Amino acid sequence: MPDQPQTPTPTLSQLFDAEPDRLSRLSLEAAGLYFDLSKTHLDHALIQAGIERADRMGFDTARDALFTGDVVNASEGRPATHVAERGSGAPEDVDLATVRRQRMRALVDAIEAGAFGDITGVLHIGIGGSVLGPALLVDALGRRSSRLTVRFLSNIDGAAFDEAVKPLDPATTLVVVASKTFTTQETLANFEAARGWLRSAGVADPDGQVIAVTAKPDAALETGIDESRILQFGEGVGGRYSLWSSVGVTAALALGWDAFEELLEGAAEMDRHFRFADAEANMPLLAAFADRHYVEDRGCQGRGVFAYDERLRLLPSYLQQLEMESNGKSVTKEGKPIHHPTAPITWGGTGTDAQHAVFQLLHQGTVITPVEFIAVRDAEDDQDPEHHRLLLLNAFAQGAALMQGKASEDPQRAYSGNRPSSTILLEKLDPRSLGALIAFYEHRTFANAALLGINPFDQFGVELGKQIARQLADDADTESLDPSTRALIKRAGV
Ligand SMILES: O=P(O)(O)OC[C@H]1O[C@H](O)[C@H](O)[C@@H](O)[C@@H]1O
Repeated sequence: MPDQPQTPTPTLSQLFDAEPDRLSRLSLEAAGLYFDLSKTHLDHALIQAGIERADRMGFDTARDALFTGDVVNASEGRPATHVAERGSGAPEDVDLATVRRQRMRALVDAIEAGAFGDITGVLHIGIGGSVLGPALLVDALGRRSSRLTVRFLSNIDGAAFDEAVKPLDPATTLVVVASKTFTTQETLANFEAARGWLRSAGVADPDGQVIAVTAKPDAALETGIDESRILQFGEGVGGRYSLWSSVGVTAALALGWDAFEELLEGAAEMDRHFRFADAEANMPLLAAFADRHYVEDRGCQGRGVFAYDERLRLLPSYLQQLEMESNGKSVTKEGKPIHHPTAPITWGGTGTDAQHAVFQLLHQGTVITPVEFIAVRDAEDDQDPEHHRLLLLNAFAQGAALMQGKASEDPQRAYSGNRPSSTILLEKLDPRSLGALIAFYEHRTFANAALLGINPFDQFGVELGKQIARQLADDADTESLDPSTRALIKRAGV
């Protein structure tokens, strides 16, 4: 039989020509965010295919289960209750989260009222999900308003400790130790180092300046922290979904309680959008359709996220954990192998800096990477408006250039174009819009997981390396190891 002639896939420019309503259909607004997906290859057919796939994969049921507190994390036999932290979950989960938040508020109020003396700084110790969220919040929103000097400490490297404590005065620093499990090696080692730092500075009662945030209060108690200074959060709140819980206490201290509440309200608004908007206009779901298309149909194994706003410079690293730890899996939630790619590598940086470093590959490289620009319409009042105008124009110019390309007789100077991007524009960067933005990414991750049939709430992949490191730290027996690793250990003398 002769080969059927293949219909060429339309380019982005051709899609705009063919679909007069393209921009209006693919530029969505919700919870203070404008999300323009029109420069992706999503078209009617792909959206319909996505909706059919969502039906086939039981997306509606999975989404209901998330919001009604059913078990969505089957491998660990529990619900995912981060949505309840912002009032969107099952009533009993919301009630429990509210009680815990009231306790947290009482502690924040007490600290502000001087119950811990004159506090001028916070040393927040935690790693992974116990630090990336609070660091993003404080960096994004606390630049002008933070009343405290806040430092985040995660790495076990002593150099990180030295740098973190440098601007802090031990006598007036509150130490927040955040760890869901309260067993994490780095966090416990840094906690011990912080105690030593307080002690050697002559602080009479070092533990009196410590707050623990954990899902395992007994483990925190065992380290000697008083019950009155332990803030508990639920087992159902995954680390990378935990900034809404008491893990956010550092942000609440730095930004003020009202700001923390507004953050939760912004996230709740995005929860409502994700839960109730039709599929064709559902931001996280449409974004997931585009993600699946690029990863599975076009072989794009990466997604570049570029914040065209210095205040959002930590967003790419926050999203790396959220997306790669959630969906970087190769089996379904039933344990069946998945025979196509799952999560792309999330990477990125800050615009305009990244334009002068990595955009060459985005415009002319052989690897096509969908790009996401995140920008904020309004600058801060005291920012130079002309700088801000140039910043935004640069972001938009990059998206246009990626799509339109430029022909040239000189191949070195030719741009193929037809390279996809999406743009998220916030009206302004405030707690509410940042809450909505982060919740948007959570739900996009969840929607991808549902379309793939995987459980986004466990992370067994991180265990093996930790186990081997722990084993080596306890017992120098290297016999079971490969020759390369043995040689490295010997050479480093560790
Ligand atoms: O909060 P902790 O229990 O200390 O865990 C901190 C982090 O470490 C683990 O290795 C996981 O990869 C992360 O998901 C988690 O957020």
